[in-house]
Amino acid sequence: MTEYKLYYFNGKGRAEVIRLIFAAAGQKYQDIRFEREQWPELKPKTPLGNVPVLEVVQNGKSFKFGQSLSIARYVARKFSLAGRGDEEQAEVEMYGDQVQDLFLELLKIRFEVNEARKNELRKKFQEETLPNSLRVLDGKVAKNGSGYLVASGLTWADLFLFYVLDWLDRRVRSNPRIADWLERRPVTEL
Ligand SMILES: N[C@@H](CCC(=O)N[C@@H](CS)C(=O)NCC(=O)O)C(=O)O
Repeated sequence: MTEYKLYYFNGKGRAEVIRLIFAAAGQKYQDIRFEREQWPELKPKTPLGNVPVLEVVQNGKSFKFGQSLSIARYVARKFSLAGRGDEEQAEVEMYGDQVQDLFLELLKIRFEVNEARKNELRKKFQEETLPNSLRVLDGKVAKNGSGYLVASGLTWADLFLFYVLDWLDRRVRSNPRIADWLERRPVTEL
């Protein structure tokens, strides 16, 4: 039996896409989370000095590796969430990398400390980067008929896109007036 152990801080960050892939695959794994104070001791034990790290234990042997998207691709391949055939897999990689570009922009905005620069980055993201990317990705979903980015069905690129859109959604949800309305509005089916 193969055991999977995912190491990351106690947050979504760069590990969440991997957790979503495990969840979609219905695959058990250990979701090992630690606090900032534990990091200095753990850092030297990681292959690249950063996390996420996935440990795969098989036949008594342990294999550990890092880089969130390398892990995402590996797990997706194992559990048939990477697309079918070389060409479709290449397409999935392309969408996954495109979503990564969006994700890295979001991280840049999130961690920018200069307020003026932060607003500038946010404006460009909202007015250019995001709509341009979504136009392409949405168009692809509409065209191929599966309801997902590629014709064969759900892949890690969809899960990654879902995570990034969920991040944006949460920003809107946490607006106090929107949060208040969501709390008060009547519950209806649609
Ligand atoms: N490109 C890497 C970046 C990894 C990375 O920067 N991880 C951060 C957490 S999100 C980290 O380990 N920071 C602590 C450190 O570098 O000491 C990936 O996608 O996994």
